[in-house]
Amino acid sequence: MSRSFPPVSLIGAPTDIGAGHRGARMGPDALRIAGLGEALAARGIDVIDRGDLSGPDNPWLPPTDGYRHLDEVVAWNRALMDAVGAELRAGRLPIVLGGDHCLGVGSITAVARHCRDTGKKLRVLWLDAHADFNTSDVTPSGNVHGMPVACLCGLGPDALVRLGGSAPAMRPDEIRQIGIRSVDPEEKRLVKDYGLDIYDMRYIDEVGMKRAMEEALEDLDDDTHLHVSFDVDFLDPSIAPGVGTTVPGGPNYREAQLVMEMIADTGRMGSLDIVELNPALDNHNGTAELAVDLVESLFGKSTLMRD
Ligand SMILES: NC(=[NH2+])NCCC[C@H](N)C(=O)O
Ligand SMILES: [Mn+2]
Ligand SMILES: [Mn+2]
Repeated sequence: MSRSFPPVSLIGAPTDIGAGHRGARMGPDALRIAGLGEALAARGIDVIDRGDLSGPDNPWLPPTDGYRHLDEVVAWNRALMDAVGAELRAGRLPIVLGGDHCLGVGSITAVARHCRDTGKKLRVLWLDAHADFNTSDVTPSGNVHGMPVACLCGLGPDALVRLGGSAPAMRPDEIRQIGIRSVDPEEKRLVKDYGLDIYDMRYIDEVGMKRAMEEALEDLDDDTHLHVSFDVDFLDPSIAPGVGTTVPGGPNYREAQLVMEMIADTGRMGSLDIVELNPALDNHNGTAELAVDLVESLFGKSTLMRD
């Protein structure tokens, strides 16, 4: 089942501006060192590395009005939104090398706008241990990497909610979350109010990853743009220690491979974010290497029996 992919552009966003631990800013280089570009090129994909975006430094201040570093978060996301939008308009598939998950706001705002402009349907697949649906009122940390999904759905500071001009960037029914196992108490209420479609680990334990993914990928059309937001802490920490906010009880290696292979089989992936990789907490770049291995599967690498 070999499939052809559009040309790919790598966009580095070296920042930990929305995170609580230092180090995610080194994610882009760790992914490059683990051979991401070469691995995709070896699959016959046209790959250009656009290098790294630049943005403000992380001042590591405590929260003000419920947010840490909101202005800096906005600046990074604006730069990323522009870069992702330019690649999509050029007919290329952007891969964002994060950076922490606050970057989901800029990336997905650009993707959603592109879908509106081209008459495509949007489906976001959010692979994560966390729902990332906090607001300034309920966040336990003030870290904006715990808020991007809420911002995209219209809940959050104006500067992020209206990053792309109109709001909300996305409707709650356009996203499916897989692998969730850590939701803060007040965040739970918000997630229920907004009706988010969450395939949490309890559900995956009960029905299995295959069925959960079949449901999450249900009714994709030929004109659906599938955006994959891959927070590396989605994976069980025993195989992926190099992240700032580990939560035990995540998908194992085989389950994660199946997720990627099933996404590849849809043939609909049009953009990808790889976020929250923290090389300062990693073991010999092993988590970056695992991420590259999984991304190869996302781009159609399969076992001998199915190629
Ligand atoms: N993208 C992430 N790793 N998010 C972790 C969020 C953790 C916690 N729920 C918070 O809001 O602070
Ligand atoms: Mn996340
Ligand atoms: Mn997470």
